[in-house]
Amino acid sequence: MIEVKDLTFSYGKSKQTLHGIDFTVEKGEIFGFLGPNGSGKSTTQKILTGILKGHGGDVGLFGKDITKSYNQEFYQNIGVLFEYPYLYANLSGLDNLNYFISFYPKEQRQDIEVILERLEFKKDYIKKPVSSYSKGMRQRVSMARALMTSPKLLFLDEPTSGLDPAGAVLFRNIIEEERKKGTTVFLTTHNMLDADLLCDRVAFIVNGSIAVVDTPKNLKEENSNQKIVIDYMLKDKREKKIIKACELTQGILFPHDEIVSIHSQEPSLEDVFIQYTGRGLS
Ligand SMILES: Nc1ncnc2c1ncn2[C@@H]1O[C@H](COP(=O)(O)OP(=O)(O)OP(=O)(O)O)[C@@H](O)[C@H]1O
Repeated sequence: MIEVKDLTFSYGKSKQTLHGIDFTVEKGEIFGFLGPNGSGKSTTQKILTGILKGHGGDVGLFGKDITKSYNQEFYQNIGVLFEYPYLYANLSGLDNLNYFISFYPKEQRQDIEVILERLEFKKDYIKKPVSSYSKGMRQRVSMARALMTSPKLLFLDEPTSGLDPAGAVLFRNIIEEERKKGTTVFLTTHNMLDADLLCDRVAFIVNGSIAVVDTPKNLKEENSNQKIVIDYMLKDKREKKIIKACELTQGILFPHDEIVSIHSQEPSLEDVFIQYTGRGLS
């Protein structure tokens, strides 16, 4: 669905932002693109969506070179949720969406009110100006904009940003439903929980280069220190011991009255990211 080979990009002569990155995204996959601020995530997404022109290397979307596919059909096949919602503040959410959908053929247009309902948008605000909306409400309108034409490929830049925990769960469920329909999702995020729960594979990008591409599960397993944490009671006191996973086959040999819990000391995806890049995500 997406093939990127030796992608380079510079803003002006002196500042090279992307240093020859390679990755592919399969049809129906949720692919996470993760990196700290300024690492080149938005630049890459802007190139893939045809907003930024003048890259080096090869970018193929839907099996075609992107520089030869900037046409109406290309834009009809993609849906984009931008990091900063581009909405007309004086218009209502409904009017914004009616305006954006008017650029698409009638047979592709979905029922906007049904999509807003799926996104649990507060009905009484639907005709009020966007300027009166909370961050979460704007994010719902932006997501509706990305979904309302049933795109084959969805670009989501920080989809759960500004949402409360229930809103984030709702958005994750909707992204999962899109995958079940066969939609491919390119997810740009800082949010490690979103990446871990949703993505089939993730790429870590740092300073315009890709550090690694793999499944979240493989990344965590390969970077696991194979340790087991045992919580136990001894003489009415709660204690904790960390042992090597292989030692568990010999049984629990240290003194204890009762075992409270045994669990593996798995690194989080953020721990793995720091191991690869030496940096956190913000
Ligand atoms: N319009 C621009 N002109 C010049 N430099 C830019 C421009 N946009 C981005 N950059 C620079 O390119 C680099 C990559 O920026 P980009 O926005 O792609 O990073 P990002 O990973 O999306 O960051 P964030 O997580 O903050 O959104 C940064 O050093 C940034 O300052």
